[in-house]
Amino acid sequence: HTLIEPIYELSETMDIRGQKKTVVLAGYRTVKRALVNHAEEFGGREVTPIFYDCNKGHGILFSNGDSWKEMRRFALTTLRDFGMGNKVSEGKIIEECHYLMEEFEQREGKPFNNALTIHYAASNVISAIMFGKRFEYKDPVFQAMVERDNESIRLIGTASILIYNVFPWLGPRLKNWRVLMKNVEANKEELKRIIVDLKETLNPEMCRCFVDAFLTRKLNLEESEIQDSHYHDDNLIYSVTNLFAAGTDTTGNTLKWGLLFMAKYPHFQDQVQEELSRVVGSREVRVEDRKNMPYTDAVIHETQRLANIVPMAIPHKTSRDVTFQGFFIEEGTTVFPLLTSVLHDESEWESPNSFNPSHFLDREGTFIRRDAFMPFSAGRRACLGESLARMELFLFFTSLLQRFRFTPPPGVKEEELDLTPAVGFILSPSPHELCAVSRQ
Ligand code: HEM
Repeated sequence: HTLIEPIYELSETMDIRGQKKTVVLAGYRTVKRALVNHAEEFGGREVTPIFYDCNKGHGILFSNGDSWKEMRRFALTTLRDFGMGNKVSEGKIIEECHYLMEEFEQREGKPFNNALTIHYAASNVISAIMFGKRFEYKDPVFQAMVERDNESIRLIGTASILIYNVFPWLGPRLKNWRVLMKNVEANKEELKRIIVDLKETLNPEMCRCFVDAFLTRKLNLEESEIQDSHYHDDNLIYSVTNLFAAGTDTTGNTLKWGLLFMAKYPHFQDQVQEELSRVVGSREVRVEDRKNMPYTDAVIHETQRLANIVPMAIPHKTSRDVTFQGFFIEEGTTVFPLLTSVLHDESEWESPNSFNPSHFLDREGTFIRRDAFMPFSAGRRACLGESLARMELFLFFTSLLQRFRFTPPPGVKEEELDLTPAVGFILSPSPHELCAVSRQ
């Protein structure tokens, strides 16, 4: 009520029918045709007012043009150099699994909310690549950073911020906007401190992490007196904030959904644990085990499909005029590729709204890829952390299930576990408690 009233008053002087033309892409075929077959035309990013406030047009997620192209290319190659998708990140993730399991072990099978611990673990994997170090889960500065990111991502999906995107002059009047701006500034300051420390000990001959590689590239360009390079402080700070946020909440929430599904559907958990015992036994799980674990792989894919954590992707924008499926769409039109409509497309999935790992298995139990599996989106703007995220999900999920049995708290029945997502820009499970009962 308090929110609606002032808007109504203020809007009397302006046209409130909506100022921006928007196209919503729905269903697997349409989304794929647009993002893949017309990758260039549908590959711009719509930088809504809130995303502009948080990034000022820099970084990777909410930028366009040559700066975006250069930052995306640099991030992809540098993340790969520092381990994304290879043995180096496998080692870092396995190390983090141990810390995560230790934390769960300390709960001695009693009910607890695993959300923050899981986010710390996911955050440490990307931190190791970005800064060359992990943080202690009890480190208050690290805790505050992760919690601020969590809160910001939730706030971006709230009604008042969505309204702010239409009426940006409301900004400072909205509490959620003020909290968001405070969080963004605080995290920027924290990351700047980390970057200053790395700068002081930088050895361009021996880069330790993403930040070192960026600083070295910047130095080299300055020495060659190249003007107007995209390697400036703003692009560094916003690329780092983007990767830190994009790499934490997404993987963390998917893992939380996975454990919740296992507690709710114990017969699926039985089958994952049976496969783990048969293929891995009691030794450490490795990425190469995945090809021998089709059932577990299917369960992880099904978790991503049903959890559908980025339901509207991140808004796109047409980069030029395009005629698509008989419609003329002008350059600069906002485009929402509804990933939810792809992941739950009734013409693609046998049981779109229920947890069913068979979506990814053939009659013989062999893993099968499905084209409509698109949680990382597709085309020019597709997630650049996909290979890291997939490795994290497999190693964290299997290591946890090898060590623990996940159950509802005593007195709570499986069917009482609530799968209603908490609304936010990313869909996370509603706050809940589970028990992690040691199997050893
Ligand atoms: C389960 C985990 C993840 C999911 C489901 C996910 C999903 C997505 C989605 C749907 C997009 C938007 C694509 C579009 O606009 O069409 C995206 C973009 C992006 N993701 Fe991820 N992501 C995950 C993990 C990660 C990780 C671990 C990183 C960092 C290493 C990352 C970095 C990014 C970046 C930088 C973009 C922006 C790409 C651009 O605008 O060019 N993501 N992701």
